[in-house]
Amino acid sequence: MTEPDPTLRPQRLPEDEGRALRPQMLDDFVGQAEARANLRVFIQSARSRGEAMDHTLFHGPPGLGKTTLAQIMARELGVNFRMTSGPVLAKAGDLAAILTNLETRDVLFIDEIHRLNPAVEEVLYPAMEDYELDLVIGEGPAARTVRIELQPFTLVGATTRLGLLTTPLRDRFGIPTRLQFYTVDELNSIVTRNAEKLGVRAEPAGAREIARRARGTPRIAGRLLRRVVDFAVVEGNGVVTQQLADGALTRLGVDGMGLDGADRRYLRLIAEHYAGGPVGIETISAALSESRDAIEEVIEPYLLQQGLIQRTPRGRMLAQRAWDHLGMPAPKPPGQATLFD
Ligand SMILES: Nc1ncnc2c1ncn2[C@@H]1O[C@H](COP(=O)(O)OP(=O)(O)OP(=O)(O)O)[C@@H](O)[C@H]1O
Ligand SMILES: [Mg+2]
Repeated sequence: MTEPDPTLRPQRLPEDEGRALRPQMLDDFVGQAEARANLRVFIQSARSRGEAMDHTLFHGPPGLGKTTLAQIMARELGVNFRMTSGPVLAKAGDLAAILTNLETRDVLFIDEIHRLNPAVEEVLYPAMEDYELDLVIGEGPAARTVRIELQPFTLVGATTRLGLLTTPLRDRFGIPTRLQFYTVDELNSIVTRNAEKLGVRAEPAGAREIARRARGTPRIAGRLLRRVVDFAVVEGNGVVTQQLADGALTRLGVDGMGLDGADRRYLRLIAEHYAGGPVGIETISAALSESRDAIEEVIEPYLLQQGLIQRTPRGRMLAQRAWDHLGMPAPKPPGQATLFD
């Protein structure tokens, strides 16, 4: 069994860093129309009142633009952007140091906020609510608490796992925002724009082929474009045509629906070994040697959104569309066989 190609997965990779393709302002940001329209209002209101914008939580699968939107918020608000992440903040003091250094109305971005250590999370509650920090100084009977006033600030949290956030933390975000998978049209305009920024010629049908097969995810669209351009340069005349994109993507293991090897392994496992399910997530995880987290965060959201699988109380089940996609007949449900079978 070949390992799925990591460049086809939506998770972050070092090659994504330092690319100047990130949209800088809300107007350059394609898609997420509802979230964008709401953010525009909240940003404008905070600006005109001269107040810190309310704390905002972005949640959704990897690569849909959570970090990008957080950076855009700071830019649109005209404040500094400070960035850290849940796993990096080991001690309460680490967070306290960052909070006390914020300037008025700054945006503090905490990525993977579901992975905050509980002791650090405790510090966050009064900071978010009252812009206050309660620090314990000293130990044992001599310990005392000092209260430190903070500048008003905006916390922007991002998570791929909303379900793992504690309720008190979740409740302290005034603006919870779910990011959705992108439509083919939206990805098409992202691919077209990225091609322009990279100085690459992409025919409309070529850009569209990449958009159709980008798994609803701008990060994947960006990567597929770069890979297709490699093929276009080496095996074509540098122009991204539909034929070239199709050939390159097929060779990369991305099928007509944009599913990659890991997605198909998941579907085939349920089809071939569990007659279409239902089958429990732990069983799937063991059989695929993929962590439960990776399956729930990365593989399943897109398959669910595409109507390929269903989540039931007894486990995951293939939908008719998955059987069609795999080119396999769906087994007849028991009890529905007719006399003439
Ligand atoms: N709406 C968009 N328009 C154009 N490009 C986008 C858009 N959203 C995201 N991108 C691009 O996709 C890539 C991934 O975006 P980003 O890093 O913001 O995702 P994320 O949701 O923070 O992912 P993760 O959960 O892995 O942190 C970036 O290179 C970014 O430039
Ligand atoms: Mg991010």
